[in-house]
Amino acid sequence: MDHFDVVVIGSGPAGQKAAIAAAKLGKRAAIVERKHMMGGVCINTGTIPSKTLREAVLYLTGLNQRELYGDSYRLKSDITVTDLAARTNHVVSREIDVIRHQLARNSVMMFVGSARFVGPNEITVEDATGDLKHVRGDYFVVAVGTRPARPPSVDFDSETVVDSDQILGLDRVPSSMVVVGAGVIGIEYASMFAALGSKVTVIEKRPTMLDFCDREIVESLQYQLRDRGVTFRFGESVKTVERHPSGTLTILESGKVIPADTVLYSAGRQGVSDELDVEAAGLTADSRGRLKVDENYRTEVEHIYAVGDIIGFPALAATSMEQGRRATYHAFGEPVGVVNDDLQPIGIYAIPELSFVGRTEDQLTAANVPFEVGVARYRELARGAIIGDSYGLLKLLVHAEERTLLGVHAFGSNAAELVHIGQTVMGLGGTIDYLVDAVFNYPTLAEGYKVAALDAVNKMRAIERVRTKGLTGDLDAGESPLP
Ligand SMILES: NC(=O)c1ccc[n+]([C@@H]2O[C@H](COP(=O)([O-])OP(=O)(O)OC[C@H]3O[C@@H](n4cnc5c(N)ncnc54)[C@H](O)[C@@H]3O)[C@@H](O)[C@H]2O)c1
Repeated sequence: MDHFDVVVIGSGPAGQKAAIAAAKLGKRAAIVERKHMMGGVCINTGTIPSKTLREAVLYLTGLNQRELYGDSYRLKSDITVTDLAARTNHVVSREIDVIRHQLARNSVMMFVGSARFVGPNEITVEDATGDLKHVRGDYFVVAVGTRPARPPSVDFDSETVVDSDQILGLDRVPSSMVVVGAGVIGIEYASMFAALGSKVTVIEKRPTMLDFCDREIVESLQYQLRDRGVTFRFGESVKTVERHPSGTLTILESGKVIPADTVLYSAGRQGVSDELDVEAAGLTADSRGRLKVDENYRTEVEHIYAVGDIIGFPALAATSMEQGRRATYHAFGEPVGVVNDDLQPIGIYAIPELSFVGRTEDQLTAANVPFEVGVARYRELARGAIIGDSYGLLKLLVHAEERTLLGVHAFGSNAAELVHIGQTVMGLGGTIDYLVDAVFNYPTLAEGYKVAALDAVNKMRAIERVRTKGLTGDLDAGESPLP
């Protein structure tokens, strides 16, 4: 029987990094993955295809160029799924090759099949022919991820009523689409299909969406999506989804019925621990199939770690990769730095995209932290005018006394790249004064950092002036108390 220092189950971002980190530490590492799922959900049905699809949508529809060259600016007037799939498939297969090579180069042993625990130190791997291999390990890293939740009240058929795995297999651009759930997945696809011309209705049972993001930015996103014909129905819960020969009917708890060509059901995901027989290893999953871990990603069984979406929030590829590395380092006694949750960036690839790092205004207010807000609007930046992005913004939240950066919130072109400048300043404990004094390339969106920093500093200065001289007090000639 094969025996390894560490056996990693799942080859998504978390599993890959766990296995490669172990190999780099000179350990014998194995990774188990199902046939056709090398790279996990991220590469096959999640992040990579959906972000590639987004780029294809932006390019083929000419959406970003329409503001500059008029509405007729489209690469294709009739975009087909074949146009979109060609690019997506190319990128997915390239990324799978990259992972294969990385694992092979690092001598990580690859087992293809479905893993199941048969004891705390042993799994079986069943391949497509039903053949069983027994594999033992000193340590295990469970990185099996999640699958879309599929309630029995929803009549999935992979063609007209689909989940987020199946949506990439659609054979047409639907004329109308109901998106159930305004989570990250729902909003990303709602914005893509709206850009392609589908009439999209988003149904969300909560009164608002993306509650963990900046409120002003979420409102701007909703405004942009409404402008593209998206209808939002907040505070409405979906009861059932039915299929009919001419399309679908989404029936709400309120009794309302919404017809549409296609339904995307994206109302959460479920951990796939059930397929792994975790109980045989002494593990217990919660009602959503997730595993509980400590701060070192160790489960209740000392030599078994769990990383990635299977441990729940934030369920992001970027975080998962880091969790994988940390779990392995911990298992083999390698030192790792402290995780700073405040520096974890979030990127939501809606059209337009939004991204942030650090805390929101709501969180700072709730925690009684004194802060000031500095804003740069893309329309004030030369680069914003050049690229035709008039709605984007960069918002900095600054500690009103210590002048440190507490949060960076970006909306619009390149938002997900842009936040990393602020993330670095935050990570190094820099103050707003660094951004005021820094010189940025011109014309860039990065320059927004200086504009927003100056905005915050001017506001803080004005408050200080009012504090010392009063609103109508002894101001110098021509001096205004307000910025
Ligand atoms: N770019 C990214 O960062 C990215 C992209 C994709 C997915 N993800 C991650 O994947 C995970 C899953 O995302 P998701 O969007 O599927 O789930 P989610 O849990 O984030 O959102 C699901 C939404 O559906 C709503 N909902 C549930 N049942 C409903 C019903 N019956 N009727 C109406 N609304 C209902 C919920 O209130 C919730 O807002 C998340 O952790 C997310 O962060 C991240």
